[in-house]
Formats: sequence, C-alpha cells, structure tokens
Amino acid sequence: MDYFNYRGGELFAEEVPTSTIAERFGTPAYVYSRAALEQHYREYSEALAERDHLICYAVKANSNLAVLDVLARMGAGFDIVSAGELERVLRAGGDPGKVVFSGVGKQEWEMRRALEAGVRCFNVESETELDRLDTVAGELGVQAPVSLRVNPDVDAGTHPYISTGLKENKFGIDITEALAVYARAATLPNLVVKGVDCHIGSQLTSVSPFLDALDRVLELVDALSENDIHIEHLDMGGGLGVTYDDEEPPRPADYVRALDERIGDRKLELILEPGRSIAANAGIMLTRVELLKCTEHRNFAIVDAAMNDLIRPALYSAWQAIVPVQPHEGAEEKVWDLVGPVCETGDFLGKDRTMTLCPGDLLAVRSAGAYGFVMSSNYNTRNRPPELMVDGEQVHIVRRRETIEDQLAPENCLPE
Ligand SMILES: Cc1ncc(COP(=O)(O)O)c(C=O)c1O
Ligand SMILES: N[C@@H](CCCC[NH3+])C(=O)O
Repeated sequence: MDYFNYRGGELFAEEVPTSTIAERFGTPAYVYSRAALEQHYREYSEALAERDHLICYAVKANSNLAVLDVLARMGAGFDIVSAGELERVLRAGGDPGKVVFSGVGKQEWEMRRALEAGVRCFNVESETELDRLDTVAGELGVQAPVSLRVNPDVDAGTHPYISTGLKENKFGIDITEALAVYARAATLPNLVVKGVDCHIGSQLTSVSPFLDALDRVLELVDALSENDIHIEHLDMGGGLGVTYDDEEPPRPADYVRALDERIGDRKLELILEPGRSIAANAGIMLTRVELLKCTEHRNFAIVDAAMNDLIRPALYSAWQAIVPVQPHEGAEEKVWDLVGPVCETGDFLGKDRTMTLCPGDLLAVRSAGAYGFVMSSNYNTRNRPPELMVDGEQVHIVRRRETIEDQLAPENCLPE
C-alpha cells in the first residue's frame, strides 16, 4: 500500500496535499509517513510471528528520532553502527536490550558505552576487535555478548558500493576461518558467544544470494555445535530491496518463508536488520523548480534540492522516481536533466526524465525515506532541509530546517 497517492490531480501524503506541506514548511523538505513506516514494520513482524525473532531496524537508514520512536513503540529492536546511533535509540525510548551493535571500527569508548547501556549483542567483525572488546569488558567487570559477523563470500548482485559479503570487502570474518575464531572467542574470559551474524549487501532484489549465504552460515552453525559451541541466534542482517523503478523484490513474507525452510528445526532465534525496506518508501523529498535552462544539447531544470540534500543519484547513479505534485494535463513534454545548484557536474537528482515542467513547479522525489536525510551535508554551505512526519491529517516538524546561524554558531567558527 502506498501512502503517497494522487487524489484530485495532486500528490497527497496520507491525508495531506503535498503542496500544502511545501507552502507551510518550504522546500526542499523530507516528508515521512507514519502509517507507511508502521505498515512496513508490520509486514516483518507478521511474517516472523510464528518463530522466535527480533527485528532490529537499521538506524543508519533513517535515524530521525520520530522515526525511531514510531518503531520503538511497535516493539522494534535496533541495529546500530556507532555510539551516536545508540544515543538516538535511547533518546527515542528504544530498549537497549534489543540493540545489536555492528560495524568494523568500534572504538573503545563506544564499546564501553554500549556495555554500560546493556546492548543485546556486539556483531564482531575481526579478531582484533574481539580482543579489544574482551579487554574493555574486563575493565568494566562484565561479560560482553558477541556474535561473529562472517563474510560468506557471496555475490549479492547489487551495486558494488553497497555489496558487503564478498571476500574483497572489508566486512566480517572470512567464513573459512570462522570456526577457529569462534574457538578462540570461547576461551576469552570476558566474552559470551551468543550468535552468528552476516549481512551481504543492500538493495537485494532476489532471495537467492540470501539463501546462498544462509546455507554457508548454517553449515558453520552445525560445525560449531559439533565442537560444543552452541549458537542461540542467527542474525541475517538487512538488505531486502525496494521498488525504486520496476524492481520486484521479494516481500518480507516470502523472504522469511524461504529462510525458515532452510533453518528447519534448528533452535535458533532469527534476527533481521532491515533498514531500506522499512524506511525508503515511507518518505519523499519535496523540491521546487527554480529555473529552466534549455541549451542546444540538454534541457536543465534547476531545482532547489541538490546532492547535499540527497546524494544517492550522484554517489551510486541511483535512480529514484521524480514526479510532479500537480501534473500539467496534456501539456507538451520534454526530456529534462533535474539538477541542483551545487557546483559539481555530478549534482543531479535525475537525468533524461520526460515530463512537463514550468518554473515554480513542485516535484516529489520518491523512495527518499532511507539513505536520504542521513547522508545529507552542508556542502556549498547549504542548510540541511527539514524533516516532517505526516500522521493522518497532521504534519509534525521532526527536525527543523537548518539556518545559516546554526552553521555559524560560535563554537564552529574562529579560533580564540
Ligand atoms: C550490518 C548492516 N545491517 C543492516 C543494514 C541495513 O541494510 P538495508 O538498509 O539494505 O536493509 C546494513 C546496511 O547495508 C548493514 O551494513
Ligand atoms: N547508502 C546506501 C546503502 C548503504 C547500506 C549500508 N551498509 C544507499 O543509499 O543505497
């Protein structure tokens, strides 16, 4: 179900016309739908209802406090990659006992903070990290719960920058070495082995790479059990893709069913870390056409959002749908490059888009709820856009538009 729908010739966010949102709050602006977030989370929780499970939403996809709050209220756990993300989860009322801590470069102070908060598990990505965690836990006089993130050497069939499960990627412990590393982990006094973890990449549109990875991980789980190392949970990471264009990724229900069949009657709690599949299609970014510039070679529509607001097109040549908020019926179409005001040739939101455009038109970039605002920056000293949450007929500011005063705050400025 799509919570951003056309009604009476205009794009709505739930019950609110998006032109009203743009007039009230200005552009560019991120707009999230609470109902969509809830629906996407529910698809996972219903699919997993029959088995012992924990859904740890990947905070990196969209770490807005209001988004975390919606998911925490539904019982979600969280996958974090920094102490900063942990603080966000705690501020939003998330349960630290449902937090898993991923990432290749956890610093000692971050480990300490996570141990003090009582996170559910550390997903450890190297032997050196294992030693570091053992030392930090020992200093605090506690035992750290750990999973090893294994790298199963599986091709996720996604963009090379967002593939993580190949031997040449920096992530995880080579699965062929995992047995030995688990044996060592079991001897370290301040660690308790709890689980096994893997995450092979993002925006996967088929289940087969997940199943290839799972087969290899289950082989490891069985071998560990023969060696008297008993694994309580299996964390398959995130990665389920979404429809940006014409992709048809599996629904959570189909994905979970396929995993379930392979896991069989092994007594394992299943942890998943979905990010994009919960947040991407729960958000849009509104932008307004500033100027049209037609040359002999290209037609440029210069809009008020840029690569600093949404970097996915520039960074990965990612394609996101860009639609008019109030389409001009029957008017002449042209092929446009939709570009921002930043001084980079790579500053575009979309290329070769056939549409009718006039100066002042409002546009919506779809599927912008994940890896959108979180990857924004102040490049070209642009102020970051606001984030708004629609809830039925209400629109809440869940992060205000940045101002130049924020950027020029005294502590950011001149030396004494
Ligand atoms: C360890 C880990 N878990 C979960 C995710 C979330 O992935 P996605 O947003 O594709 O579901 C990521 C990002 O790829 C990740 O690195
Ligand atoms: N930032 C990426 C996804 C990275 C996933 C995190 N490991 C994107 O926008 O598609």
